[in-house]
Amino acid sequence: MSEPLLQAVNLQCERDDRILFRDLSVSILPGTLTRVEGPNGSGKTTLLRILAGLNDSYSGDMLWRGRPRHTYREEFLRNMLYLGHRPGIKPLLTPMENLRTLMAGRRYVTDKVLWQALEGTGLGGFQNVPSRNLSAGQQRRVALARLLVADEPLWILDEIFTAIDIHGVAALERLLVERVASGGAIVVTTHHDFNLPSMHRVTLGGRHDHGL
Ligand SMILES: Nc1ncnc2c1ncn2[C@@H]1O[C@H](COP(=O)(O)OP(=O)(O)OP(=O)(O)O)[C@@H](O)[C@H]1O
Repeated sequence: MSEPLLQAVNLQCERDDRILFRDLSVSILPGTLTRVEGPNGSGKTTLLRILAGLNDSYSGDMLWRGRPRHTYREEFLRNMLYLGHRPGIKPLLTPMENLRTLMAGRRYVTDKVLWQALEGTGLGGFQNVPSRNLSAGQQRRVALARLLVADEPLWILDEIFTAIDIHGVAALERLLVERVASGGAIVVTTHHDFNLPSMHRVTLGGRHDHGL
């Protein structure tokens, strides 16, 4: 069996005197998809940001390939792709310019490949339009185009299905399945009904006073 890429050991996180989670241990292995689930406010985004090294407000240990992550932080960051729940693109830049910026400091990818990635996310013909003129779903697709050119072994994806239409959701699910089948490790949160064979689940939050 392959070694875990990322391990969280006995994590605890408290926000505003409320414990979001405690004694939480998670192992992320190559070729697996882990879904973090729970009601609004249960700590899914917080946990993903901790896993991605973007939030230090926790106690517990984080290991990268079996070693303390903080001492291998650069290696970890080079091998991890994080997409947050906001698209994180710049409205004044075109999709091409945004994608180039998002790839900067990563592997070199030609403009032809980036152009094709945007076509592959349904943005053919919009590559050179200012992103502020795109719809919410199209802006999300600009960020998702990264997944078509990403080679990082670990993807951490927060609410990536938001604003995506049903055809886009189906294509995105296929992409995740293919990625896992080729050995990638994915951690995902989504409120969208998403169920893949052999999916691991991490469930947060015991309260279910849904309201509304
Ligand atoms: N920067 C912050 N400072 C203080 N509290 C925060 C901060 N960010 C989030 N929280 C609190 O932590 C809790 C968990 O928030 P989080 O965004 O992780 O939940 P979530 O499960 O992702 O929710 P949702 O399903 O609504 O996206 C919430 O009660 C929120 O108010």
